[in-house]
Amino acid sequence: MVGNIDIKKMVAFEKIQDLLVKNKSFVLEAGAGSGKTFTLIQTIAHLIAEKGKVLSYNNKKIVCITYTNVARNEIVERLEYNPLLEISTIHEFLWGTVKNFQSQLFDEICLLNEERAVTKPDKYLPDLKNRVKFLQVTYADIGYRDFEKGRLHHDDVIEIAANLIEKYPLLTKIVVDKYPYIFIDEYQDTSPRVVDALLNSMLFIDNPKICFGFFGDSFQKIYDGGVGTMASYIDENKLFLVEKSENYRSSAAIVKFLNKFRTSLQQVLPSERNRISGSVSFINCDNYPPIVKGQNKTDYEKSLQPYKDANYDKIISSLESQGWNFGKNSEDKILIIANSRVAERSGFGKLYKIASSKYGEGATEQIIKREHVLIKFFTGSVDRQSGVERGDGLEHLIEYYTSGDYNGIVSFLNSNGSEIISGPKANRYFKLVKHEDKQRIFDTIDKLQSLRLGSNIGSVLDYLIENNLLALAEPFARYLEKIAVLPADIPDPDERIRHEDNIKFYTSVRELPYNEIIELFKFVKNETVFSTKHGTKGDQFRNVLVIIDDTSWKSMYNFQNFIGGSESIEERFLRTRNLFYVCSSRAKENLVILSLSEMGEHALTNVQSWLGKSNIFSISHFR
Ligand SMILES: Nc1ncnc2c1ncn2[C@@H]1O[C@H](COP(=O)(O)OP(=O)(O)OP(=O)(O)O)[C@@H](O)[C@H]1O
Repeated sequence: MVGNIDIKKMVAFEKIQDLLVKNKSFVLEAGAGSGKTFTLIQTIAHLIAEKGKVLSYNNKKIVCITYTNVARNEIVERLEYNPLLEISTIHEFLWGTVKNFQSQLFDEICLLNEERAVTKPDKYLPDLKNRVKFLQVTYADIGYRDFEKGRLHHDDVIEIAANLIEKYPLLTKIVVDKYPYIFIDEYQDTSPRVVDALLNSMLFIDNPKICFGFFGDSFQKIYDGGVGTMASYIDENKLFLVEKSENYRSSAAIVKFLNKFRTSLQQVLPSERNRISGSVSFINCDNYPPIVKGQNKTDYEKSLQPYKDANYDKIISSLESQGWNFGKNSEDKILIIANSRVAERSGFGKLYKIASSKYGEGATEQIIKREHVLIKFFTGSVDRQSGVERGDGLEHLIEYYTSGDYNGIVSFLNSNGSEIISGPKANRYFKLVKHEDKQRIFDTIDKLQSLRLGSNIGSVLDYLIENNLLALAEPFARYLEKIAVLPADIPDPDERIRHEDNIKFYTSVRELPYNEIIELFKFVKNETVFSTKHGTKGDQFRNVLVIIDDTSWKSMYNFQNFIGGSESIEERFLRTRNLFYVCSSRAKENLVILSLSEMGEHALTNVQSWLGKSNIFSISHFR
């Protein structure tokens, strides 16, 4: 009960309206396909209608924190660019609130430096406070960390802003005074450190008072850095729980399936909609030869690869014969945990293989998540915590160029062009006015185009450096400097071996056809028939084939344990469950789950209880 109203009887939006009147903070917990963004927009629109005049008169704003550009654009457009609303990422918002508190920022950077000088003495020099008198503390979205110059990295902004919010009530009061309403989209991916600071410090400022609205889904937390669930804050009565149970996306069969393993939030089909029944089936690959006596497990698993490929091909042709369409930009999709098979099938298998031999399972981070500086340079980087694309790679420039997006080229070069192209960083805002400048840049990109299509990665890189088209981000410039050092000049033998290994990686990547980068870029942009978990949230497709395989990423995921209810490692359980939920809930009509690793009896019994016997197939059923 809130006041004398039983909020359980109201629909989600009515509950939110009621809580807003009472200035109570809340969490909208809503499953897949429930239209969370729509409810967020509805909430803000309602607030503007009810309180807009008062807010505007008192010079106050509503903040909406969102991670994806798609959501951001949708919100801005639907709310007609209302000036009462500020939309930002969590980093922009936090930095905006603390950046003027320079002396406190200086104290914090010094404290952080001392902590890290103990744990990472090779990267941080102690005693920053006594060595420098005062530093202007700065942060730029694509910048790198250098405490000696007062530069913060993305992750430091989170930590330092959270510390300041907790330590300085005056700062917190200023924020609350300016922003009486803060709404956070996809709350599950917000850092727990930030949520803690907001809810333990800001929420308790009494006059003025703040109201938070967290919108999201605990089952869709797929980035490791996120808070995941708000249950503890709900238990402590800091937040009121509002649940939304409609699923506007999926067919009856899929909603029924999702409800089987998400018993805490039972979804319903909106009554006014005439829904197709759809289907869900599970295929178990139980046709593998047994392990040979004395054979080690890794060799055995490797030896199964050709059988797995054949099983995979069999299912693809069977689905195609039933009318599924796996062409480019098709309405049907294969969702799969990123691994070498996806890389091979997507056309960047050689690149992935080189990375695997150096980084093992970490190849996913380096290549698919584009954390390696060399890869980032070509394909652009992505915010590790939120998955937001930064659009700062060579391939982004090429996209603007091939689509004739002149403004895109200019704004890309403004942020990422070299100083020769775009002028010194300090007064960057250039326009391509002179015809000869335009011609020079377009000629350079033209030549680049032909190199991209016919040469190797090294040639493209050398050409870019020679022609000084793009600025080399400082971490990349340092990487290239380090690679250029001769191994013979490194005295420490262990370090020399590591260095040789890095050179080997670099030279092998350089020798690959540039096409591998092009294909990787298509893959991360979700333009292929495959999708990895990081491209799937918010997406929806007509039919979805989800492929699971417990022989990949064993420490991260285990589907047999999850389905069988026998997982003992909580983190792995949550990661697997959430990935399975996100992937399965993308389908609008039909869902097929193909288990390339054989499921044991216990897991199969559970799947049967979820889906019924008639929807479970052995691979031998397919010819
Ligand atoms: N009130 C509504 N009436 C009809 N259709 C709706 C409504 N709300 C959302 N939809 C439609 O349902 C589908 C799913 O909505 P949306 O993607 O916004 O959900 P979501 O909660 O963000 O899902 P997810 O978290 O799974 O990405 C979309 O096609 C959307 O247009």
